[in-house]
Amino acid sequence: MAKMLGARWCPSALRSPLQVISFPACQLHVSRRAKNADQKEFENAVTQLKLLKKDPGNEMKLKLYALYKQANEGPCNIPKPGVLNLINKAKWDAWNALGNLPKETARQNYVDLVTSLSSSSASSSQVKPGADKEQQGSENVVVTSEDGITKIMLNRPTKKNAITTQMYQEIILALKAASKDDSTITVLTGNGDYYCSGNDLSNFNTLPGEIEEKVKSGGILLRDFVACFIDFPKPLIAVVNGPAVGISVTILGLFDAVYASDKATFHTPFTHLGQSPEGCSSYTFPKIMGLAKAKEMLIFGKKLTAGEACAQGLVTEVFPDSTFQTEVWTRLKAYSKIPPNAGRISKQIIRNWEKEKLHAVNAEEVRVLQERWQSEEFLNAVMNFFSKRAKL
Ligand SMILES: CCCC/C=C/CC(=O)SCCNC(=O)CCNC(=O)[C@H](O)C(C)(C)COP(=O)(O)OP(=O)(O)OC[C@H]1O[C@@H](n2cnc3c(N)ncnc32)[C@H](O)[C@@H]1OP(=O)(O)O
Repeated sequence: MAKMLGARWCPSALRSPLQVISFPACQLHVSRRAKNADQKEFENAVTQLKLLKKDPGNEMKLKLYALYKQANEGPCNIPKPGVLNLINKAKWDAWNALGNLPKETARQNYVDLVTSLSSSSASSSQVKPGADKEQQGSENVVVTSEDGITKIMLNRPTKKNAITTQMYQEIILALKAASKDDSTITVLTGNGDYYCSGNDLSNFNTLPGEIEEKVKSGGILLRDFVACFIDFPKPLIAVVNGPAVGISVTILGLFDAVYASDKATFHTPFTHLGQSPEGCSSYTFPKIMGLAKAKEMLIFGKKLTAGEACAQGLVTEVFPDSTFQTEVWTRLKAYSKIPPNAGRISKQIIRNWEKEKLHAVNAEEVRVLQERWQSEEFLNAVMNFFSKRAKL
């Protein structure tokens, strides 16, 4: 890692920048200029922040950093760092975006933000009565099973259903449970205006350890997640209720039917993110839509409308958004009446011809991605995404 980034990087930047965006709270000497009442609240907030159980994520850290600096020093008063100085540039952008926000307001906003983080961290750490580790799903992955259909719904609409590391694990658990329950078919869909905006780009921040360890565990998580879709024994249907990005698109090649609203779009911006194809799409997409169309999506990041995705074979059928849910669920209820064993066996005989190949493709895609995750192209792309997000 050090070799690849060259000597110009300071040691702290040799880890993923997502990890080293921090704020000088631990060396904090709250400004003598702060009024007593505010100063006490402000100091308490800084202490509270250090006690947070859950990492608030990159974009929140940038917001907190900016408010902390504004509260103590006023408008951004340091020169803009160079483009390659990724960490400090993202922090400078966040602080500078506050403009002339008064110190008192910044201080109050800081206290409010920390208070909200502390209360949400406290509630999420409470063990819900009757919860146990085998319970499927969570607030972000809602699993229901009725009428012979097990539905797995991505339920993080404020973040366009971006998939966190925990959600990957919950989807794996939900699929494993669905493969054994008494349902005939399984459905994956999204809640809100998006189907899914793909991998949560702050995931590397939540994976434990240094960059090498993060890359290793990220690769294992991705490989196991995709393997679940390769091995899933029952008919698996995607109900694409809105735009789909990244991994939520690439794994569609492993589904048995894909029904889309005409509001849905299909986007695989891998090269723009310094990444490479995953979800077995480097094999399934050329097979489904032909080499040229597959390369347009996977190399050049061409975004498809639902109609285009259907014409290229990625989507089975498109429905008007106004009648989408009614029409699709009527059809799925009819499908769920097929004899379950015949449905399962028919799905498996089709999948088994390629299962070994698909696992080999998955392993190679993960190997390549693990190299990409350590590249400057990837780090720059993710920092760029969050520094844009940091605009308050
Ligand atoms: C370990 C396994 C790795 C598996 C690897 C998989 C590869 C991939 O999946 S690559 C694709 C990754 N996804 C993206 O690059 C999409 C990033 N998001 C966007 O480009 C836009 O958010 C999007 C076009 C989806 C929607 O744009 P808008 O309609 O303008 O909404 P906002 O951008 O304001 O989004 C609302 C809110 O959600 C947050 N968000 C959305 N997508 C993601 C994401 N993928 N990761 C993290 N956060 C995401 C966005 O930051 C906004 O948050 P707030 O600013 O806090 O409101």
